[in-house]
Amino acid sequence: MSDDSHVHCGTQTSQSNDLAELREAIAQAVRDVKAKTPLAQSFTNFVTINLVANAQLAAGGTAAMSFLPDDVIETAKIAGANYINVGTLLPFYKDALPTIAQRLNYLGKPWVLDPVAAGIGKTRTAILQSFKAAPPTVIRANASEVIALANMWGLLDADKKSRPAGVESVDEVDAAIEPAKLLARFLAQSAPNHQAAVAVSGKIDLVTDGKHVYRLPGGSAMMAKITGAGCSLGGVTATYLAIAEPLIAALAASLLYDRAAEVAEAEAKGPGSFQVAFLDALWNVTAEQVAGSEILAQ
Ligand SMILES: Nc1ncnc2c1ncn2[C@@H]1O[C@H](COP(=O)(O)OP(=O)(O)O)[C@@H](O)[C@H]1O
Ligand SMILES: Cc1ncsc1CCOP(=O)(O)O
Ligand SMILES: [Mg+2]
Repeated sequence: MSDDSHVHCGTQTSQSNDLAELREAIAQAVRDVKAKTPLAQSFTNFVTINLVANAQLAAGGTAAMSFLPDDVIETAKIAGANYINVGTLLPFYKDALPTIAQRLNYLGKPWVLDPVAAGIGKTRTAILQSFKAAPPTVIRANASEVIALANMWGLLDADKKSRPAGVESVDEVDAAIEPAKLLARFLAQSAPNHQAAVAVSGKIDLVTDGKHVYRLPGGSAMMAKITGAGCSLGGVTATYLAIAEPLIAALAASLLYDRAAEVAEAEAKGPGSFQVAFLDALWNVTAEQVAGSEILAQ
């Protein structure tokens, strides 16, 4: 397990105890997914849908992709958690997605949102705005998307300027700390047990439940050279959300991704072999490796 000496404020001992408990819960989540093979359902974009399902399977879960409201709602009744990703849009999504979000919340079903390309287009904006009234349990996004969503939901004092740049981030993860905390607190107001989390991905990932902020260094820059690294991280977060509370699910998925990306980078010759090696590493990285990762608490 890594050294927690970077935790250096007045309550060092209690923070170390908290981190030890966090690590145990993360390890348990990784083991539980492998033992229980939970189903997480996805309504996701058609660019990366196959990687999302394969990553969920490699992490130890099972996958089901659905798009029609009746299909999604019936599947949600047997799934442990759900995932909505707005990367590619079709005309019927504008009515279908608000309905699905409302029904998931009415049924008390936890779900993860990836607000891909937040800020681009009237249809995507209308869909993402509708989720303010029926919020997810976890948001998983890059920094630009987190800032755009917090702006869209009116959570920031002044309009924080972020230029939408398609599906890639143009902002550093640290620029999204406050928006991420505000979003997490907003989600917690209506979440089961008032527990929610926001995971911001990038060179250093950041996870918050609105109170605590955890920075997760490591991973590989090669992740930006395959499409669907972020989308599939959202899917795997839903896999963990099926068996763990939101903060633990977000941490476990982000840490598993960082460790698996490092293994894949060491083996790959380029993006093609990297994706294959990454799926193998999702399968092979152990609960102890995930839970023993460097976690910078603040
Ligand atoms: N420069 C980088 N160094 C290390 N890991 C990275 C880097 N860029 C992205 N990642 C990783 O790639 C995954 C997807 O993150 P990101 O590229 O930010 O999402 P998105 O594809 O939604 O923009 C995360 O696991 C993140 O840690
Ligand atoms: C390229 C692209 N276009 C619409 S959705 C999508 C996939 C984005 O995947 P990720 O955000 O995981 O890189
Ligand atoms: Mg993305």
